[in-house]
Amino acid sequence: MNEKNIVGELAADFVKDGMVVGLGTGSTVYFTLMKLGALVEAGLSIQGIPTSVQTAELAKKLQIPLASMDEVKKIDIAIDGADEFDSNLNLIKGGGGALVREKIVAKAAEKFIVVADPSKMVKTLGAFPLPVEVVPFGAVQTENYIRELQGKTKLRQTNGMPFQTDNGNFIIDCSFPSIIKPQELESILNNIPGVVDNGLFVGMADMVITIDPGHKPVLLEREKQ
Ligand SMILES: O=C(CO)[C@H](O)[C@H](O)COP(=O)(O)O
Repeated sequence: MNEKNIVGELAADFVKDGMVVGLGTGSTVYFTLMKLGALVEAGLSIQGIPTSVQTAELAKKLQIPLASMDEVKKIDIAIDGADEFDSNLNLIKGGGGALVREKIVAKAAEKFIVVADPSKMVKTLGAFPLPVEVVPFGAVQTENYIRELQGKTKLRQTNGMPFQTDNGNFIIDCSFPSIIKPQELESILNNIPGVVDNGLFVGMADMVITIDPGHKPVLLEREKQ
């Protein structure tokens, strides 16, 4: 089993009968979904809240019952991947372009569990370019404002066209030298007109599930404030 497979499956152990479960996006949480699909087939009863069209399609194939955010009173647990995590369990997310829905679901969840292979662990966030979702209207101007924050920016493209999120927006990937104050940068970016949200998830993760070089599971928990 590869690292993503191990950590992805481990997270499914936290899902109990009757729970409403936020279903993240990406190649690690894919393995959580596969495991949940097998558990549902064996009789587990859950409702999933998908964070992307891609995840909704996979969950439907696996016959995991789905609901929308507005149909549920609460989300018991959300499980998602990350592009980077630090020792405070702050994250960069959005490599797959689903950061807005992922943040909405993570925020609403009573417990937010991140599944990440050890390559995602960093001392300081920022080696992975920070995804920022912007509305298409005035995107060039929005990008200019972001650049004023000393970040290098790149409009994400697929096949020569701007990548479009499930919300119909664009993504600007931003390289900052290193992100010493993630909370500050998160709110500065979100104050720029045209920015919908960015991939900094600060103080949100309750647990990161990763593994050590010997492939033993490591569960990192956030200290209670
Ligand atoms: O934030 C995300 C998608 O928007 C993903 O969770 C993140 O990119 C990690 O993906 P993977 O597990 O494929 O490495």
